[in-house]
Amino acid sequence: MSATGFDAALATLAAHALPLGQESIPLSKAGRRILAAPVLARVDAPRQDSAAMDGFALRAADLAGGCTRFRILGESFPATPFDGSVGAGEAVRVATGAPMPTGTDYVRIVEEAIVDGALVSFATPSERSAVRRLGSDFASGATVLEAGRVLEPRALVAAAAADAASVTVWRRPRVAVLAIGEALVAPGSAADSASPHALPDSLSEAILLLAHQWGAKPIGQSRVGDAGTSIRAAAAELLAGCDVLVLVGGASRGRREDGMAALAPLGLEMQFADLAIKPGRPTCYGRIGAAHVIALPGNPTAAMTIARVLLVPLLTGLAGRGIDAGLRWVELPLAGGAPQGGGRDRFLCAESVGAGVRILDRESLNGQALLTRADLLVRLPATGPALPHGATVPTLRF
Ligand SMILES: Nc1nc2c(c(=O)[nH]1)N[C@H]1C(S)=C(S)[C@@H](COP(=O)(O)OP(=O)(O)OC[C@H]3O[C@@H](n4cnc5c(N)ncnc54)[C@H](O)[C@@H]3O)O[C@H]1N2
Ligand code: MOO
Repeated sequence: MSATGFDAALATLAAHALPLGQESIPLSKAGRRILAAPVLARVDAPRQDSAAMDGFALRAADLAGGCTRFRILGESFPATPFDGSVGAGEAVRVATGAPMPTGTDYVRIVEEAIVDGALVSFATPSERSAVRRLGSDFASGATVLEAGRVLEPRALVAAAAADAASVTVWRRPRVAVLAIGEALVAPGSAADSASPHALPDSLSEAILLLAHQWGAKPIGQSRVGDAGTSIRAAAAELLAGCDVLVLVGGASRGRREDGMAALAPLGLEMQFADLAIKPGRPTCYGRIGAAHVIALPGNPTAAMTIARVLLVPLLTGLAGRGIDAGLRWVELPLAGGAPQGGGRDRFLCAESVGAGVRILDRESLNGQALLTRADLLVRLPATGPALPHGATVPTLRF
């Protein structure tokens, strides 16, 4: 295969990253999920003409006719409305949200009322009526949320108000990570290891968290050495329960075993490899049956960068939001400059400074401390001159 540029790799992902399927789940479990079908209102809101303020419900025609004192017949509350009807010169005390008593069409707020026993009068001329009309928020049957919407807190208000017991959402991609490398050990066990070469696996948890942040369901992780048989066995076990298997490390050239090559006997169909991007040349992507397998480079900064620009769009596509939802580029002015093109699409760690962006150390692909400062990635073109201070560049929240 000849080297593939970033946009071509993304186009390949887009063709494969189709929504996984729909499921109906209770509203109580639906937070952050993606709607696969619109939410339709099962009730009107409000369900009847209602008081918008605490006050007195009466007939507008009486006020227009010059009536200034009204006889108070009773009270109306949201769950216990006044059950009589109101005639000329009569009023009912209403609480906010209470149904308008039969015959009334107007609410004067309590602050404007002068109550004298069973009579109420109003000192000031009539103000705007405080009534919420039936269905004025939304009508029964109306679409309150469109398909594709993320069920964040504000959206949950609308879904609950629509009286939805359950919602139809896209299934979340189940993600597993397989970290490859003889030296890797669980974080927390390197310092005390018998081997002075033990290296904390700094990527597995981070990649699962990134995936979770973008709508996936982390289901597991394993660490294996470089032997093809171990890689294959561990991959087969994880593949039994996941939609996306992320390999980390074991992808570079010149190794005794290559992570993806070890998966060939499992039926791997490679879709791209050898990318013309920096970092991430060793990134590959393929399918094993319905599952997606993406191999990230082992250098931690490179791994996280490629996870952000290729794994995240794969996940948003599978989660029903389309791959673009994972790549919202924002043009920002450069503080300092940017290097000239080196023949490959480049993604550089950067940090926000005021309203702009500053590129961090360009060479440190293995830097893990650097990542703690990098809240943005900058995309630079494969070719072109160095960019001056103030030039705008596409950036991505990292
Ligand atoms: N002859 C060549 N050598 C290398 C090439 C190349 O094209 N030709 N590419 C370089 C690039 S670029 C990268 S990136 C790395 C990719 O290597 P691998 O994906 O095979 O990863 P490893 O060799 O297993 O690891 C590289 C390095 O990264 C660290 N690492 C790996 N996994 C983890 C982890 N889970 N947690 C923490 N750190 C990890 C580790 O320090 C490894 O030494 O290859 C270059 N070489
Ligand atoms: O491609 Mo490596 O992924 O440059 O660090």
